[in-house]
Amino acid sequence: MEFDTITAISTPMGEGAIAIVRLSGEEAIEIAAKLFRAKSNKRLWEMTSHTIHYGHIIDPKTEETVEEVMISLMRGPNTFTREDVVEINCHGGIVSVNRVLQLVLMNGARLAEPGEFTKRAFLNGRIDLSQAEAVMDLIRAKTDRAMNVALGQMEGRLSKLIRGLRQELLETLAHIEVNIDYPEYDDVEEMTHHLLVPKVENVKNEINNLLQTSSQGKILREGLSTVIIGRPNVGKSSLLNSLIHENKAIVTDIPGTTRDVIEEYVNVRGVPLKLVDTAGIRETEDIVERIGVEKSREVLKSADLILLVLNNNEELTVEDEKLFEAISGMDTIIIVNKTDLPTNISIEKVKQLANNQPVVTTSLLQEEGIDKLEEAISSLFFSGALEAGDMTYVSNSRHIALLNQASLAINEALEGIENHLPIDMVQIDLTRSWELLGEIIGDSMHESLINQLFSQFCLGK
Ligand SMILES: Nc1nc2c(c(=O)[nH]1)N(C=O)[C@@H](CNc1ccc(C(=O)N[C@@H](CCC(=O)O)C(=O)O)cc1)CN2
Ligand SMILES: Nc1nc2c(ncn2[C@@H]2O[C@H](COP(=O)(O)OP(=O)(O)OP(=O)(O)O)[C@@H](O)[C@H]2O)c(=O)[nH]1
Ligand SMILES: [Mg+2]
Repeated sequence: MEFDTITAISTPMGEGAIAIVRLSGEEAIEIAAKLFRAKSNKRLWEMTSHTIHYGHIIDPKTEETVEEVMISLMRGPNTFTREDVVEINCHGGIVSVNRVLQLVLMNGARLAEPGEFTKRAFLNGRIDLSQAEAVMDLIRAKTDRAMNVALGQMEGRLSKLIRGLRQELLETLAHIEVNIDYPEYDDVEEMTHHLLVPKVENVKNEINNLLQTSSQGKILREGLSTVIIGRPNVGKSSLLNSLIHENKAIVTDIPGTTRDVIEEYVNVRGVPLKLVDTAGIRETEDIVERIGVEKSREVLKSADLILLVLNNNEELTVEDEKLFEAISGMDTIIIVNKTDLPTNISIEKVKQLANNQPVVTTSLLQEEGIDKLEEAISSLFFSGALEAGDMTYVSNSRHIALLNQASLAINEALEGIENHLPIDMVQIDLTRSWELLGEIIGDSMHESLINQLFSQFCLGK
């Protein structure tokens, strides 16, 4: 049955003050009532909606008291799922909450699949698909900004934009369909040009604007892949340790200390970084070190940001210049480290090689310059001086793929108009674009796809 009563533990497994067993569905109140003895002696179904009650869970078979609880009663449709919802607040602890769950299962509820509560909120029309996906992003958010983006999407900010675009496409399609007679135009072709092209181009531009936010959105969710590179012994591992405020990577004065690639997540002024420390890149005979160097070259390819470390105490070498070459075209911050030692590097030359990318000087040993570096990282990322309020980042790869496809269909429509193709060809492309946008918010979606999406959620959500 599609809308049978489901249940799950909705709080994390482990010891805590309180744990919640949630029920949703037609029989939620009836099932909970079989197990609950309220202090007031009132039965659950007699109670007012959206109230909470103290009492005990009693095993109906043995009449034994199983738990001391508080029960929240929420009648549909004003609930998370739009169905009747009951939440049993147990003592936190794996045994107690599982006992209550078992009783609920034995008395007529079915264990929910991961994401099934949210899926019901979607199927019952309280939220659309992009809002449901945002619920998941919210739980996984690693920074305040990522959380704000998810909240915006959950409140329907992206949905609203998508609906607006679909509406415009629909109106354009209606124009074509009705084929209204415009006396100011001599023929149909002239009319389509003057009326359709601006409208379709407007939709195209708005889709492209949304797509432009996608790289930032994705970074907010997944972290900016940041790779620290440089010759051996310049202070790469020291840099990682400074940024994460922890002595995670081994630091010694022996060149070639770091052999493997080390990864750490860190939040620099709201920018989540996935920091990667690498083996110093140099020609080497040592097999182990050489494998490390090979790996360093590999991670370079997938980096969003490079932190190139140089040694202030030494002149630039051919190897340094090779590194500059290897990263040309990538977002880079150059760090001239060991400023506590005498300067032997030519800063002029560094600035020239840097080619307008920021250069920061540090003494990691004396903990100097880290502020400037953090500043450089955040200003690189938030260069558009973004306000937290108006962020409509598209960060979900499913959404990005659909927007790209919709954009292609729109381009085809425009080309069709340009090349004087029959108007029904243009109609097909516009309709396709309208459908693709619909998939973002979950209109016109296959059931199997919906199931697959929700199965990626947490149990109990
Ligand atoms: N105990 C508890 N806390 C929780 C949740 C929950 O399910 N249970 N939530 C789960 O994620 C989040 C809150 N999200 C919610 C979203 C919508 C509704 C809801 O009932 N919406 C109704 C309006 C209710 C009213 O008007 O009072 C609606 O939109 O119709 C409830 C919770 C976070 N905290
Ligand atoms: N004087 C001075 N020494 C530093 C500074 N930063 C790092 N060092 C020292 O330089 C040496 C190498 O530092 P690491 O961080 O291990 O260098 P690395 O680039 O990771 O080296 P490999 O892993 O071998 O490639 C250590 O002895 C550090 O203490 C600095 O700002 N000033
Ligand atoms: Mg190292």
